[in-house]
Amino acid sequence: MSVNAPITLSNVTLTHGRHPAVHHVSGVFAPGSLTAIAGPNGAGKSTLLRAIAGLHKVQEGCLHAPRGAMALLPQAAAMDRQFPVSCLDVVQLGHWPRAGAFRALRPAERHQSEAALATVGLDGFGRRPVGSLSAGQFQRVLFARLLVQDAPVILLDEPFNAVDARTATDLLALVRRWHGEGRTVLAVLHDLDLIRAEFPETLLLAREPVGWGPTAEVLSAANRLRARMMSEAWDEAAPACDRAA
Ligand SMILES: Nc1ncnc2c1ncn2[C@@H]1O[C@H](COP(=O)(O)OP(=O)(O)OP(=O)(O)O)[C@@H](O)[C@H]1O
Repeated sequence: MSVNAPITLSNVTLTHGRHPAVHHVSGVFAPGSLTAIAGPNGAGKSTLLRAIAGLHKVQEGCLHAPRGAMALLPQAAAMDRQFPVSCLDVVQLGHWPRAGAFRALRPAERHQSEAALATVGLDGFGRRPVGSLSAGQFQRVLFARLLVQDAPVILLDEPFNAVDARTATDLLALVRRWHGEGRTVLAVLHDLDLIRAEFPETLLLAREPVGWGPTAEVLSAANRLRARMMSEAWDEAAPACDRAA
């Protein structure tokens, strides 16, 4: 599949063990689109993002995504920083899809990593252990890694959580830049004002799609209420699918 191919979902169902997380998701993320994935806690947003990244098995339906062309920013809470690596080490990991696990990195690649750290406002932080960084600084390091990955599809799971307003503004500028470069960007977000201001498309999820399309239409009061009610009514112990596709 070409790297600028769309991400297409056809009646996708995702489960955790025998428990359903998301079902009946059908639609397309167009190449170059900038989409927010919104919805209540537990709506299945992270599970869907991980499935798109190829990290979660699709139980039913079809999901076509340009494999190998994606960069994923996981939720900060899912990351352990208590290991002895430097900021530069973390950023350098962004090279491995192209460099492979065994080739030594070239000077140009190291230079690129240092430049990425400077771009996110962390010039000179290369040798700092990641365990010594604030939450916002660590998020900047992860954005530097995304810069180095240089992927045509970028998946962000709650990228602005636990960061201050200035950091969020700086990181949002990178999201705008990626969109301007024609990359496909999907971001799981809770801040509806931010979504309305910055994201032209939204997928509103409550285990299944409540709306998917232009943000102003999708985030209507009626849809938000429906998402909340669907989420509250969800039975965690229900079978993976209780209705036909
Ligand atoms: N590793 C797991 N094992 C079992 N169930 C899980 C696992 N991860 C998520 N779930 C369940 O799957 C459902 C969807 O979770 P998911 O994290 O995808 O939702 P979310 O919309 O991203 O939530 P939040 O906004 O709180 O981050 C929830 O009921 C959750 O408890």
